[in-house]
Amino acid sequence: MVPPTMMEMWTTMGSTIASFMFVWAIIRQYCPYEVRRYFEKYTHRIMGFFYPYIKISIHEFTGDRLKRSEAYAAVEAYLSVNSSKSAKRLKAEMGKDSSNLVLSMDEYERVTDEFHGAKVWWVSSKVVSPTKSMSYYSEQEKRYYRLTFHKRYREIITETYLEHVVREGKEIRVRNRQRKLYTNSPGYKWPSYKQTMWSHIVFEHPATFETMALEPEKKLEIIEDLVTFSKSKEFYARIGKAWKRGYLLYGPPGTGKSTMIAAMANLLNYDVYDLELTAVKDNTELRKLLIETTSKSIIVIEDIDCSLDLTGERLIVFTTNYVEKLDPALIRRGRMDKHIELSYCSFKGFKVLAKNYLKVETHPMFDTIERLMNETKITPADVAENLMPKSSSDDVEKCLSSLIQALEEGKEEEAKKKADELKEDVVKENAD
Ligand SMILES: Nc1ncnc2c1ncn2[C@@H]1O[C@H](COP(=O)(O)OP(=O)(O)OP(=O)(O)O)[C@@H](O)[C@H]1O
Ligand SMILES: [Mg+2]
Repeated sequence: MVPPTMMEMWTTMGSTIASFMFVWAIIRQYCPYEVRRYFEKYTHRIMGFFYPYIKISIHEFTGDRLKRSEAYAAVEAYLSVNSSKSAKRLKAEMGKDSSNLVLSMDEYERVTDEFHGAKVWWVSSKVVSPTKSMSYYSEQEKRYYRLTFHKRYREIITETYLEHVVREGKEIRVRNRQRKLYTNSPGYKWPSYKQTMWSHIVFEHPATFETMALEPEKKLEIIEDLVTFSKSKEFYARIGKAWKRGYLLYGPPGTGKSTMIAAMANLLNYDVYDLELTAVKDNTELRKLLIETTSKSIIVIEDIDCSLDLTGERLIVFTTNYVEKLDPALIRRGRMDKHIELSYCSFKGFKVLAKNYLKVETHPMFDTIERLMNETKITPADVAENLMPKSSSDDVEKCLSSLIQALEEGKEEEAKKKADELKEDVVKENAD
């Protein structure tokens, strides 16, 4: 079923309405007000009977015209996904971040959607109106989407469907947006017209939890923690706490702290703010920087000698190599809610890396590697470095041998260190 257009209506009922209009014109001219009211009421009813559809328009710009309507953007995103399957004429435009083409319905294209049995029609359209500005005369296009549905679905459409469209549209926008890596790079003098204190580049880091060398249980626990946080807007509001969560990642160099931050950002679709504290002049500047961070972001601080006040959907991740040197007041829960230790590579961790780097899940050389890994410590960074082919002739055996060699060297070095320490102790004891 397609809603009749004005044109179709006129052809099928043209004469009826024409007669009606004629009668109405006479009534308007000769009848007293009360009678006119009476007729007016019935005219609407009769029109409603012939054309029982409701239309809702969502305009691109509203109010002061400067800001694009959020509802329009959400509908656009919703329809870009739902209409590209059914619409025949689509328009492709560069996305806002000019990285990929975004498809949307072309002007005057009509698509249908169905929601709990209610059928609706969306049309993308525009009105061109002349505008007069101070210095020139131009034409302005006002784009809008129009939703049409049968009046018997009024309730479900206005109360549930529209909310569903906006919610899905917003989610699609979040998923599609290109994420950014912000830095408050030191030494850069901001031009006075520039309002923001952060500079940014596109955030493109391939790290995921899947590719991280980490105990599977630990991985799951962290993922669950992150996902719970990102879905807890209502919970935080109820308990009256700012919607933020502090993580402390600690461990020796090369154990994956920075990699994990990238994996977190990729998992939650957040932006990353890399806060370089040494570049911050004073508290006022720090506050200003933090106020300028957007929601859905991770703020990363490598030097953690400060406490921060923030609200909104943010993760704050602190990293350190020396957790034992930190002031306990600084790392108490509330400031840093979750402490995650990243440590030397386990055999399970090695297997993840072997799968990523060499595409092998088992190999006869794994036994030797497992034994050596139990005897000596190696960081995931060192494992990764050894598994990386150094020339085109390097095959799986070559890479695994290189790792075995590194493990054996590490083992020897540790043994030597221990022997030296022992010797020192003996010398000291003798001196006492
Ligand atoms: N757990 C891990 N899983 C997978 N790759 C890892 C892991 N840890 C380290 N790597 C590899 O080693 C490199 C260095 O790791 P990363 O920069 O994350 O270490 P870090 O803990 O941040 O070190 P630092 O304390 O020096 O900042 C990464 O680019 C990655 O390739
Ligand atoms: Mg790091």
